[in-house]
Amino acid sequence: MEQLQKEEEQLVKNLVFTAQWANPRKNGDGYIVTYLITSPEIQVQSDGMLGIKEQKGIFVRLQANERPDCLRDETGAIIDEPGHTPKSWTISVEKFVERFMIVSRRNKAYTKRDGTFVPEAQFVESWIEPVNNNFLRDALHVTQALNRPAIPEQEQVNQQGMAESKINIITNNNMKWETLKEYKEILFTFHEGIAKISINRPQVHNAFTPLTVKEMIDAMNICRDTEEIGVIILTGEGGKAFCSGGDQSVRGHGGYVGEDTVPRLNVLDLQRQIRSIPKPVVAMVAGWAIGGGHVLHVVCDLSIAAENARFGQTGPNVGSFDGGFGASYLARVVGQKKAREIWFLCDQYNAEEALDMGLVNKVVPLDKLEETTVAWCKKILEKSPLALRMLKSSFNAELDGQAGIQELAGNATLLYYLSEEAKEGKNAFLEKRKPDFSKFPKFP
Ligand SMILES: CC(C)(COP(=O)(O)OP(=O)(O)OC[C@H]1O[C@@H](n2cnc3c(N)ncnc32)[C@H](O)[C@@H]1OP(=O)(O)O)[C@@H](O)C(=O)NCCC(=O)NCCSC(=O)c1cc(O)c2ccccc2c1O
Repeated sequence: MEQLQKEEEQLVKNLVFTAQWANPRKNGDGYIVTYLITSPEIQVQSDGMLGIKEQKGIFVRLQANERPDCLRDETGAIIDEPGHTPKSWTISVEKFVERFMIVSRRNKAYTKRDGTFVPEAQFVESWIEPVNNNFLRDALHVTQALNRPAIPEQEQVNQQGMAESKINIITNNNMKWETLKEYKEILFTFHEGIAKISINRPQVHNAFTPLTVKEMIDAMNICRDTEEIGVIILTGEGGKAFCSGGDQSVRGHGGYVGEDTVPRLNVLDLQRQIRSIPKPVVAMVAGWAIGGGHVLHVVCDLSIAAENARFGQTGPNVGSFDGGFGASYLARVVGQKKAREIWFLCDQYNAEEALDMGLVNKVVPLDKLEETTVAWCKKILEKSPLALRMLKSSFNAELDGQAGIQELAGNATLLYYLSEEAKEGKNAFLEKRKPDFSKFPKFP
């Protein structure tokens, strides 16, 4: 075992790799196999269609496989396809790197300590996924190995002041958050079924630019498509602000302006996405939640606030207003009179006041904020995902007009598609016959 570990470490050091998250339903295919090292060659083992036989190793996937339901060896011959019997073959490390990309599951296969990569002991266990779990297949896209630096160059300092490789793990309050994808203005991490999207511009109290919002939208799309993510936390880095709204320094003529010079109000797209994503979104608010940042927490399903949280709208002070969810949904949450007070006076409210008016669900000390939020998320994760999905769209339907009804109805269609009755319709069409719906009950 020790020898194997040493060889793995050596191999990982030699191999040049990096990993990044993408939406593989759009662009990812390939297969996950495990390998055992028989240095200087690698024995690749596959047992057909994602079945993982070996309990140790690194997952690899074939890049640019033109036939996504098969796995090929370095000569291009098919070595694994549906129904195929288990097989193993040996290739050189060199060929292996050329042909495959190393996948560290959610970027977590190895942790860098004292300059070397150390396999995560606990992680090995969790590599063993049920065959029908699409997560590994669907959630990882790994960049071409050879073109990347051997060791990720960017380093990140966690709250304990320890430098860690960004590509691996960020530790907050002893909780390990795995980086899912690297962005410029947000952090996107994962911990036991929970994704965390965190605005990372603490120098401006996490004010957002068009790029911040674009990145958040991208991360939300990944959250939507990734089966293993059940709840999403929205927050801001630094402990002093959740978000202070649109970055006034990039506010231009008709919107907020990014590198492409196009003025945008794309936070409105993000608001709709938070409402319509069929998974609970929890705002974790420390410090300022102001202006467009306040609206962001308002549109989240739940808000948990630290004692240092401060809430308010500033629009009429700075020449702006949000008459969409920022007004109408706020009024549904705190009542018409209070919502008008918030907007007309632009006062700031502390966490207790926010709790009293039903603007947040809970207030906790700052050092308990993440722990409490994660505990709430874990409770939610124990619940039926379909029931949660239906409930979220039902809450929305009442308020969101035709768009809300569309969301709820879409879920009804999803459920219907799962039924034998709906499948009979599809099958009859494909089999060019008349559908026989007579066997299905006509409920009273
Ligand atoms: C949040 C504050 C009350 C905090 O005050 P405090 O005194 O604690 O901190 P500072 O003011 O010194 O801030 C530190 C530092 O951060 C910079 N900063 C803070 N907020 C922003 C911001 N929003 N944009 C740019 N920079 C910001 C600040 O300048 C300081 O930097 P230094 O370099 O000077 O040190 C207070 O900061 C505050 O009031 N902030 C502004 C809040 C605000 O008005 N936000 C914008 C509201 S409008 C909006 O968000 C909005 C956006 C949209 O995209 C919309 C789209 C569609 C409809 C409506 C929209 C909308 O209303």
